Amino acid sequence: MSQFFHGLHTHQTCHPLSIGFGNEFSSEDPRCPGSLPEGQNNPQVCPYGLYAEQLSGSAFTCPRPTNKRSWLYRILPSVRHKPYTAMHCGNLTEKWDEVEPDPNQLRWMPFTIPKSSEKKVDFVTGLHTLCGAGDTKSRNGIGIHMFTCNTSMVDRCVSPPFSLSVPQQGEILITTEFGKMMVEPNEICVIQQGMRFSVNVFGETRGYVLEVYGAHFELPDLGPIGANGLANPRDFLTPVAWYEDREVATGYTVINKYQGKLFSSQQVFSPFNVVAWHGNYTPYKYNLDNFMVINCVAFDHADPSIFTVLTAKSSRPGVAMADFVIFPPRWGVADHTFRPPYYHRNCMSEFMGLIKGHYEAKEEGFQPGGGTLHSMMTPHGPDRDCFEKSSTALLKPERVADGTMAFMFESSFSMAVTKWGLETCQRLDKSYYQCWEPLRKHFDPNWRPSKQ
Ligand SMILES: O=C(O)Cc1cc(O)ccc1O
Ligand SMILES: [Fe+2]
Repeated sequence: MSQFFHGLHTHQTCHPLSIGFGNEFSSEDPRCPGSLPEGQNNPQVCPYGLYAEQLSGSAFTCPRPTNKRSWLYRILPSVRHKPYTAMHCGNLTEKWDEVEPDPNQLRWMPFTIPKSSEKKVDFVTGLHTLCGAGDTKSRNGIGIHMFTCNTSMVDRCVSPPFSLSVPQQGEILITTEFGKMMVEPNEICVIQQGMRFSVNVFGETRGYVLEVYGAHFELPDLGPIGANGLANPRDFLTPVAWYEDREVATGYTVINKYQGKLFSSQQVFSPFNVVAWHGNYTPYKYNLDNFMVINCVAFDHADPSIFTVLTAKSSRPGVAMADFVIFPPRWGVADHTFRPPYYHRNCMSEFMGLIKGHYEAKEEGFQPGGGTLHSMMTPHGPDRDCFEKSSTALLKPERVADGTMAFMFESSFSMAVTKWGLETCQRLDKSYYQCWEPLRKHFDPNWRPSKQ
C-alpha cells in the first residue's frame, strides 16, 4: 500500500507521519507540490531542479520480498562534501578484546547522565559501547550502546549501521533525510544503514541502542497465531518529507560510522535537503503500548519469544542475530504454575534494559536506565523474594507489569563487554550475584504425591 503525502498527525509531535511497515511510501514536502517525479526515478531534469539519489538498503539483486531502496530528491546530492577524516570515537568501540571475557551475571545501576551545567554532551558524544560481538567488515555482528546526553546536535548529523534506539529518559526529536519524528520513552525508533540523522534533546536524556551490522529488522512471522497480533504493521510510523535549504558557512559536519570508527566530513549545507522521496527503505518508530500481547491462558510459562517486537535474522533458520523483545503490561492467569520467568541457561545472550517501573523477576536492584547481561549459558532467574512469593501465591487472575516496560536484546552472539562497561562507567553492581545467595533448599526426600 502506498501513502502519498497523507500525514497522520500524532498529538504529541506535530510532525506528520505515515502508517505501515516496509510499505512503498511516497512523500513530498507540502511546500513543493509535484516535486516527486511521476512515472520514473531519473527524469533528465527533476522537478524543482532537484538531484535524484538512490539509497540502497539491500543488494540490487535481492529477491523482491527483501529488496529495500528509496529514491531521494534533494537540493544537492550527498557526494558534495569534503573528504572524511578520522575523529575521536570517545567510548564508542568495536574492539571486543579490551578486557578479559567475563561470564558472570552482570548488572548495571542506571547509567549516569552528564549535567549540562558541568559538560555539554550531545547524542553522538554521549554514545558508549557496553557490549557486542562480530565485525562490521564481514557485516555480521551487533553492538549494544548507551546514550546519555543533555544537548542537541548542532550542525552535525550521523549515519549508523542498522540501529534501533530505545529512549528511556527524555524525548528525542530525530531529524532525518526522510523527515522528522519525535520519539518518547516507551516508543522505539529504527534508523537504517546509511540514513543520516541529527538528535535534539530537551533535558537530561538517556537510552539504549542496538546496532546490527548486517541484517534488517523484520516483524517476526506469526505462524499459528494467524494474520494479526504482536506488533502490527499499521502501528509503525514513518516520517513525511521535510527539507531545509540552509547554507552553513561555518561548515556542517556529517559523521559516518564506518568499520566501527567515526569519520567526519564537512559540507556547506544542511543534509536535510530532501524535498521528496519514495521507497520502502525508511526510518520508522513504534509505540510499545500498541503491542498485542499473546500469552498463556491455561498453564506453564511461555518462552519470551512470544513478546518479540522485531527480529534481525541470521542466516541460520530461526536464529536471530538479535531480537528486540518486550515485557509489556498484561494479565497473568496461568493455573497451577510458577508464573514468573523460570530459572534457565540459554544458548543465546540476554541483555535487558528497563524503561520504567520494575521487572517482575527482580523487584529490587534492576532500575530504569540500568541494565543486565546474562551471557551465553550463564544461569539466571528470579531472585529469592520472587521465588518464595510466587511459589505460595494464590493463583487468581492478576495484572502483571502494569506501569512498567522492561525489554531484552536477545542475541545468538556471545558478547564481549567493553572496558567502559566493566570499569570506566563505574556502574557495575558487584553485589548482583547476592540476589540468588539466599535461595534455600526445599527438597524433601519424604515427599509423596498426594492421593486424589
Ligand atoms: O531472563 C529473563 O529475565 C528474561 C526471560 C523472561 C522470561 O519470561 C523467560 C525467559 C527469559 O530469559
Ligand atoms: Fe533469561
